[in-house]
Amino acid sequence: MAVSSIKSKILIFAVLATLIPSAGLGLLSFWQNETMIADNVTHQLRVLAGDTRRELEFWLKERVDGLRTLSNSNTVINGIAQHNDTADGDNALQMLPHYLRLVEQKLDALLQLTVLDASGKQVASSAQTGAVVSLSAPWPEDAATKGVVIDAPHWDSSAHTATFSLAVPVLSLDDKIIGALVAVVDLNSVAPTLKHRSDISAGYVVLMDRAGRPLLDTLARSSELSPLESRTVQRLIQHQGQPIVYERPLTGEVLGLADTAGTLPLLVVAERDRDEIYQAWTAFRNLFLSLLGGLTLLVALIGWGMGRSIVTPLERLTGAADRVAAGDLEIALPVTRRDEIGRLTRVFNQMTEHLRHSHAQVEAANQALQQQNQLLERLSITDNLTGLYNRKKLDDILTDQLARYERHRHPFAVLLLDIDHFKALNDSYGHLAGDEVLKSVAHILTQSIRSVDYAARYGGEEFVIVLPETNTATARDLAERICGAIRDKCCQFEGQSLAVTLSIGVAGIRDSDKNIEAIIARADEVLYAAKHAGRNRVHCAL
Ligand SMILES: Nc1nc2c(ncn2[C@@H]2O[C@H](COP(=O)(O)OP(=O)(O)OP(=O)(O)O)[C@@H](O)[C@H]2O)c(=O)[nH]1
Repeated sequence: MAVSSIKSKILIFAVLATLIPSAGLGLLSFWQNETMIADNVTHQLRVLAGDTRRELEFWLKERVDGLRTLSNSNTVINGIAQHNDTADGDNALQMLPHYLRLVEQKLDALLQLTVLDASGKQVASSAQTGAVVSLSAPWPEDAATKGVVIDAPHWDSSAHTATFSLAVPVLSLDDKIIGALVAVVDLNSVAPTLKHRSDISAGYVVLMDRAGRPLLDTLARSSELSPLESRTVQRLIQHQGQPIVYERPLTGEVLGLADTAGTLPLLVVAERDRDEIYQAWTAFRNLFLSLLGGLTLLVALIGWGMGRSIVTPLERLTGAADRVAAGDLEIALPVTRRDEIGRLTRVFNQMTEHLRHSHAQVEAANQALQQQNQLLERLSITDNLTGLYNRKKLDDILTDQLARYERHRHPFAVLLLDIDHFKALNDSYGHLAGDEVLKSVAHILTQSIRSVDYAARYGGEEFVIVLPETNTATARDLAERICGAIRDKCCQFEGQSLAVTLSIGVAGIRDSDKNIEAIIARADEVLYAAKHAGRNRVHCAL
């Protein structure tokens, strides 16, 4: 189907008229929806990250408060004092490990409790294995200014969880730092709280160290999650509070937003799976695209049908017009529609009918003219009285025969016939009788010759017969037969038999005959001789 055809144009218009507004509005709407979804998700992730930070702060504060309370216990203070030899008896020091184990079991989230003296040397620990806990060098200053020293959480592969150290100073009764109480805290113990927070929000939280290593994840995948690429961690830190899209190993594409964890040197990342965020949007988009495709197909079909309903009758009209142009006027198209095309078909039929009518009139006029022409032509070459060829036509016939003879040596012969004593006949019976005799002679001449021969009235009571392809002897035989037939059959007038005879001069063509007058002259010569010899006879030029 050519693009320039009406059918294609209607089809293209219908498809574009459907696609452009639908797709335009659809895209605008999807773009708005996508923006709204992105805004909503950003807001939710910010809320989730903020809630997580607050929960962590609260959870940490509880742990610190518990540790502080413990650091004020007499057992701990006395234990350190005995360790420093500033108190009597060694009962408190001996009881301290046992006391720490008891407390560790009672306090949630503690993996180990250790008491250090002011120089950082271990006094006692709840650990059975004698694991050593140390604090960073400026801890007494930190403890004095902040009241607590917190190490960066890290993944403890032996404990299969993320842990961090929490240290509070142990003060003597006169408020001097005599040591520190250090707890190894299981970060995973905050997971239920964070999970609850995640569950009521649409998303999940991953706590990561600054290197991007996941330490806790509310979907409980921490041990499975691989660290994020450092580039991604940098982006998260740089665009803190802003959502970014990145690939999380084993999980796929996620939308994540980073926040600080407050006191804990951690990165809180609130995440949602990108597929899940746009699941409904994608499903709706696919439904829209399917509907749009279906609608476009339907419109294309309707457009094609409409184009066909216009073009098919137009093609029929064009075909009919072609036939009319070729001269076929016997066409009448069926008018089945009431629209413009139906009207056009009706007008076409009327036009064809009109043409047919005019054509018939022209045909009739032509025929009449042709008949007139034929009549005129016949009249111009025939003699009125006898119906034989006239003198003018005779000249043409003889000229033609002479040319054929000169070109192809086709012989021909000429008979010059003259009614005997015709004047006397006219005088005796009247001019009308003479006319009847002329007609009777002409009739007998016509009957006597072949269809290829010519009989003409030469003038008055003289006739000429031209015999193509005939030699002089054959011509003479015919002349004799004609002579006899005239003598025997001619002629009746008003009940009387008129005695009519002919004298005939016969001449065959010769090379010396350079014109038609020459052969006529020779025939006339022998005719004259026949007359003088007594008439009613044939003389032949030798
Ligand atoms: N009825 C009638 N007579 C005609 C016609 N044309 C010529 N004639 C007459 O034919 C006659 C010819 O006469 P002539 O030439 O003397 O010849 P003829 O009387 O036949 O004598 P020969 O030829 O010598 O036998 C004349 O009287 C003409 O008037 C015609 O159309 N009708």
